[in-house]
Amino acid sequence: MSSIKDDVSIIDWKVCGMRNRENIYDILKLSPDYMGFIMYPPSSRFIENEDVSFLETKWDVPTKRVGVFVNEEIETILSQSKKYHFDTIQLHGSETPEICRILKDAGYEIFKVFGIKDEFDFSTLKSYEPYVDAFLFDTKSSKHGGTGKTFDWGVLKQYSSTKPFILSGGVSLKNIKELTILDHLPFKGIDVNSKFEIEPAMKDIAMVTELSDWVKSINKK
Ligand SMILES: O=C(O)c1ccccc1NCC(=O)[C@H](O)[C@H](O)COP(=O)(O)O
Repeated sequence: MSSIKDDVSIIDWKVCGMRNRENIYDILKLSPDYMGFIMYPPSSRFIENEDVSFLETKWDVPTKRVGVFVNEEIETILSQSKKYHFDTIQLHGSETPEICRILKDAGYEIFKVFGIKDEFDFSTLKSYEPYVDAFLFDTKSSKHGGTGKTFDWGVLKQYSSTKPFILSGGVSLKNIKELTILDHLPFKGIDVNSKFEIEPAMKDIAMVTELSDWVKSINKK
């Protein structure tokens, strides 16, 4: 592949659904831009299903920590984000623009997620624009995320906002080759999860290394 976009060739990448200490430090060696932590108890990747007390200490690498929440109370989001030193808050439920505003005013980078099935009304995004740093599009599901399923990326051709967006939902080593369809859109990067897993919350280092090499090759152009 030559490049994803003609104008902007730098893409960010986020590895989501982490919680195992050794696995986290192995992935950090690959320098993803973001690492996501699931703060949603029903998820099989919920971080507090393991001892994650090591995350209560800041790390000295540039990878940003993302707390992923689903329809959580604002007070809980703020207290958990402080406890785990999150830089970014990813809102995966039906959170309102006002909730995004409050969290952004508290100093966090905000990713607001929207689930897409076969179609999406992009005018929904307008009222969120002032309060989010990026939109994240994932495959619509009652589980809210982490399904490993893709949606029709062609729907994004109708994207009309100037806000950057992140592509998520079943992103894999195989289908990243189809990202060329996102040319000329304000594409910020990709978010990967279950397609790189050995088991829930445990990533395959060889696969993530291959992804990291691919991102580096794209970003060099
Ligand atoms: O990963 C989860 O279990 C999860 C559960 C509930 C809300 C969000 C969740 N994940 C958030 C992510 O950012 C995932 O990377 C995204 O949903 C894509 O996952 P996948 O389809 O497995 O690549």
